[in-house]
Amino acid sequence: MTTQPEIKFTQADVDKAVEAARRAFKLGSTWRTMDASNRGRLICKLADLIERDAEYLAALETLNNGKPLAEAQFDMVCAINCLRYYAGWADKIHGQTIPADGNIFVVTRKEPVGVVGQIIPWNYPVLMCTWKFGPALAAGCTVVLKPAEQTPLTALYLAQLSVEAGFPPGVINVINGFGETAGVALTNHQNVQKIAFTGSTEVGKIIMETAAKSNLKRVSLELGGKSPIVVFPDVDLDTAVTTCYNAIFANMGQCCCAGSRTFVHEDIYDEFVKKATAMAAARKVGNPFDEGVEQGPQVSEEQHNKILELLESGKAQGASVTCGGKKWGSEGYFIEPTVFADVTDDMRIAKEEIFGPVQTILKFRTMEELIERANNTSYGLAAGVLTNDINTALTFAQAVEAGSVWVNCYDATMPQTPFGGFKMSGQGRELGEEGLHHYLEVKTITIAIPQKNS
Ligand SMILES: NC(=O)c1ccc[n+]([C@@H]2O[C@H](COP(=O)([O-])OP(=O)(O)OC[C@H]3O[C@@H](n4cnc5c(N)ncnc54)[C@H](O)[C@@H]3O)[C@@H](O)[C@H]2O)c1
Ligand SMILES: CC1=C(/C=C/C(C)=C/C=C\C(C)=C\C=O)C(C)(C)CCC1
Repeated sequence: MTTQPEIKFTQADVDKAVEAARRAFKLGSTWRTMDASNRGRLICKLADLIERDAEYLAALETLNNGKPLAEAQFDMVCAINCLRYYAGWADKIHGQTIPADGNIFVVTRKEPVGVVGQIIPWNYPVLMCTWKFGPALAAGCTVVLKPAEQTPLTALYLAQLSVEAGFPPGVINVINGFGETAGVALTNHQNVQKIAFTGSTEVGKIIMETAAKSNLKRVSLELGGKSPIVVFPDVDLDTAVTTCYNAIFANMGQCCCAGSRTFVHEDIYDEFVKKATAMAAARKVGNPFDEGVEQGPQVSEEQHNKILELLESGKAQGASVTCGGKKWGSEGYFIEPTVFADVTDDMRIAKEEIFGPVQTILKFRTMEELIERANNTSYGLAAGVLTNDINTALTFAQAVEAGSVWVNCYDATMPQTPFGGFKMSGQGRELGEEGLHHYLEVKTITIAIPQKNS
């Protein structure tokens, strides 16, 4: 029997990665003196290489995370699109000239914040790498990215592709490791100017605290959610059931913006539950590499056990299981696609992030009551509203406390549109032009001149 060497990530490993990123960011370095348009070309080249190896990378992602191959393939498309979008931004980031008072000439420059630490979760490893790399590199930062310990593979492959793309040494660094060691070392580091984090709200709080106590580094956070998706009685029921099903069951329910509280109007509640139950019951669970499989295993034993515990709490608190409700099969970390009806706001399954294939269906009567209940959570990441009435849609969209509101669709996340949370779902926005801001410092340069003219 061979014994695996115990790999411990030390402060020294993180120091090395940060030092490489710091050197690459030095004034006069290849990266700092490169034309912004060429930075964009490099980002584009990385996207091209991901596209070239997309089949391989998707398979590696399925191995990494357990998601069905078709979902991993779609993640690659989204990842490529994200990098191409930010490649286009590289030479379009600029400051202003400002007509300030006096004989002065004032310009602002947008400068990269410097070395950025990026800590990502296990649910969308490649996609999250590109959400982090794209804006940081377009802004001219250098990065040290730490993937989740559960999913170490694909980020390393991307690091290898970044070398092939021709990024100067030290611009992109990937360091695997655990949160408590590598993650903390990165967050605590004196030579890291910013941390971008995606993961649990619990760790998000620790990150803010550590960042503040070390060097007051900038922080952006993409955290958890308990997002409402709301169905009004004027919709086509089958379409609504499908939208709500995809909103919760995608990626085994392991998505921060999952539609994890399905609010259905009382007039259509029973019919909706019947159809939602049938749909979940037909979901094909199994080996994520097998054709037609829609649901693979949860990412880890820890997540699997947490979900099972929440399922039991739902039953004990009086929700009705209309489908599933327990472990699927005898091996691995599979959970039956589950539907709970008769869910009330006080139940744990209606309040806590389950991060599993568990649909909770709540009944509502009036808009006023709905808004109050939808907002009665410390989270505020996303929301969906399904209706054919524009007034209903806009009333809800304006009142709900969420960073993204999807009307007659869900999970419509594109590189061009900002994404992030209200309340304890995060700080700052990723994607879109907004996503660049937290990788940039604004410098005001004021020049005394003999005489200004309009
Ligand atoms: N918002 C999201 O995308 C997301 C992703 C994963 C998990 N979650 C939620 O979080 C729950 C727990 O999952 P988890 O424990 O894997 O998430 P987590 O927040 O612990 O892990 C996310 C990342 O943070 C790192 N990390 C952990 N502790 C750290 C620390 N002290 N300092 C710096 N980095 C640290 C991890 O190594 C990983 O890379 C899930 O059940 C789910 O509810 C949310
Ligand atoms: C849920 C689906 C998608 C969207 C995924 C998103 C918005 C992930 C965003 C980031 C993270 C980590 C969120 C938290 O977990 C796709 C990729 C658009 C595909 C359909 C399903």
